[in-house]
Amino acid sequence: MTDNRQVSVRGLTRRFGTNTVLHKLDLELEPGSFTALLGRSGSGKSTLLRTLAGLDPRPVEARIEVPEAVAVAFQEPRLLPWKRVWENVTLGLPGKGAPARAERALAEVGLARHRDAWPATLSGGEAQRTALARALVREPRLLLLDEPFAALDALTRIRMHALVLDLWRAHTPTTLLVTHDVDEAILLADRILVLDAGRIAADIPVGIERPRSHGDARFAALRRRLLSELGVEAEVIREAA
Ligand SMILES: Nc1ncnc2c1ncn2[C@@H]1O[C@H](COP(=O)(O)OP(=O)(O)OP(=O)(O)O)[C@@H](O)[C@H]1O
Repeated sequence: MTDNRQVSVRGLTRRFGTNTVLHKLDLELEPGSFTALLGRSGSGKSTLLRTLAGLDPRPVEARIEVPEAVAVAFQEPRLLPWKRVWENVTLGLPGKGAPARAERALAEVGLARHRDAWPATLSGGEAQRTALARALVREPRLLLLDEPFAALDALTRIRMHALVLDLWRAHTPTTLLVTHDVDEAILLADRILVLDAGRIAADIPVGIERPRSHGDARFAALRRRLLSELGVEAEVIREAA
């Protein structure tokens, strides 16, 4: 039986001029799984995510299967500044149940009290939580996160990690997180992919029970492995430790 959260990509090639960014890429995501996508700058992470989101054209020769209900959150919250939080979350939302869903989503991200606030008055974390509520309210079966925590301060980022894990557990969308942050990938994901030379160069199960701790020897070992997959030399790893 097929699950409506299944993601399957076969033979995805994406070129910009002479720059082949994705080359015959294959990818399967288990329904309801949480996967992190790492890769050097320019390796094509956002390109892959945008293609899955349907924001970029899908090459005809590729076979791409994604759920119908897809939501994306980006590094910047991309709220409409002339609309209040409530309108930003409900914008374009069809159906009678929409207001109730929006109430629920705002409560879930802890923003029920901010429903009438203007985006300009929100902190970075609140704006990003609004963007998460906007994603949630669409009841996505695939949730695509493109570095949604990168612009946040360290404490807010920790809170957002916990929130995203809670939301993922509660709603179980298939989730793909693009990140530069190896620790973030290990903290959150069940599976970590490394994109290199247009393909999935490494596919690593995390296999550490949650909640995960940086102090865990398995965490440190996985971090070393991922940094080496990303081409960071051993000396740099020692210096950073
Ligand atoms: N619309 C575009 N036109 C031309 N080149 C593009 C376009 N979008 C992306 N590229 C190129 O494709 C390559 C991959 O870009 P992409 O943004 O997917 O990488 P990334 O892995 O997400 O990078 P980063 O980690 O720096 O965000 C880059 O070389 C980029 O310059």
